[in-house]
Amino acid sequence: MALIQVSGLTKSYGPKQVLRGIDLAVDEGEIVGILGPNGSGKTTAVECIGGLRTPDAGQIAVAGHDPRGAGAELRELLGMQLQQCRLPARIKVGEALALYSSFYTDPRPNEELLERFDLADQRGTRFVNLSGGQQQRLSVALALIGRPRVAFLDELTTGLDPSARRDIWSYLELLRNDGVTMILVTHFMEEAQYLCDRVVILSEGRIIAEGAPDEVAGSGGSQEISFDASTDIPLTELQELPAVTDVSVARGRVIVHGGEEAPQQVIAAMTQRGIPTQRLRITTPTLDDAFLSLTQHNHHEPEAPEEQ
Ligand SMILES: Nc1ncnc2c1ncn2[C@@H]1O[C@H](COP(=O)(O)OP(=O)(O)OP(=O)(O)O)[C@@H](O)[C@H]1O
Repeated sequence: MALIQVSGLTKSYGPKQVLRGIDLAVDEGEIVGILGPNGSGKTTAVECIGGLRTPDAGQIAVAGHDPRGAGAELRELLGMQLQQCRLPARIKVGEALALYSSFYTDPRPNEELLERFDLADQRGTRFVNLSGGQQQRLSVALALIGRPRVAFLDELTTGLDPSARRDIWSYLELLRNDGVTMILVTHFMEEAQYLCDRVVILSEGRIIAEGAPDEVAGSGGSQEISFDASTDIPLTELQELPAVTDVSVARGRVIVHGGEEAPQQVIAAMTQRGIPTQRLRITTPTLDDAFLSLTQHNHHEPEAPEEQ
């Protein structure tokens, strides 16, 4: 049985339907990334799963509990970092940590978190006077203070410089080793590729792709095979290979696009004819490519109002 089980989740805000039937199962210890364009429903989905918003329909179970109206038992298991850290402007860093510690039976020591999230010098600083990156680090620290079994992290490294981002990644790696289950909302494909066992791509309130980051990367974009052009290249023959979608010649290079089998088929065809593929380069699709191609395919323009 999955630790998090969601089925048929729907949610509208007024007339606007934001989630249109989400099914998701997350196993204990898994790190799942929720990706999607702005406004695709990621935060709404995660906050419904965490019990902060009430869905219109569907079932949600987190460690066997319904998060709506969840009691203390479930609250102890969950850690939530929200997209906008909702803290009072004048609260000091040390006070916020002490306050959140008081919610849990076995909180992480505040000193450990101040150290880990590079906030030791800011313990007396009010929230409003922290930099964007410091506010962000504090919100991640607060999400993890109760040693959660399930952590929801929404855009956890947005606004952080590359070194702070890497520091947070390495901390999450430690939590992964402790078996913490995590749902991450992120716009950074590199982050998803680095941290996630599985990614889910949302578009317009539906899941349009799901799988290991490499699998999803391979499914959305195309392979590119390029090599130096010469007069003997059988362009028409290459174009007719089953996995090839297009062949072009630019700046003295032959450029072939196609599916997973395309590199193998192109190389075999060239070898059969005894033509060397000079300065051969094969570029496999990245998660970025797949994200763009999948979400653009799925994007439906809103219907234009009928003319009177
Ligand atoms: N409380 C709310 N009331 C009304 N509409 C809302 C509310 N919260 C979100 N929305 C709308 O629902 C849609 C989905 O929002 P949501 O924040 O879930 O998307 P998201 O994928 O997390 O977006 P982003 O990447 O921009 O953070 C958006 O059009 C947003 O304006």
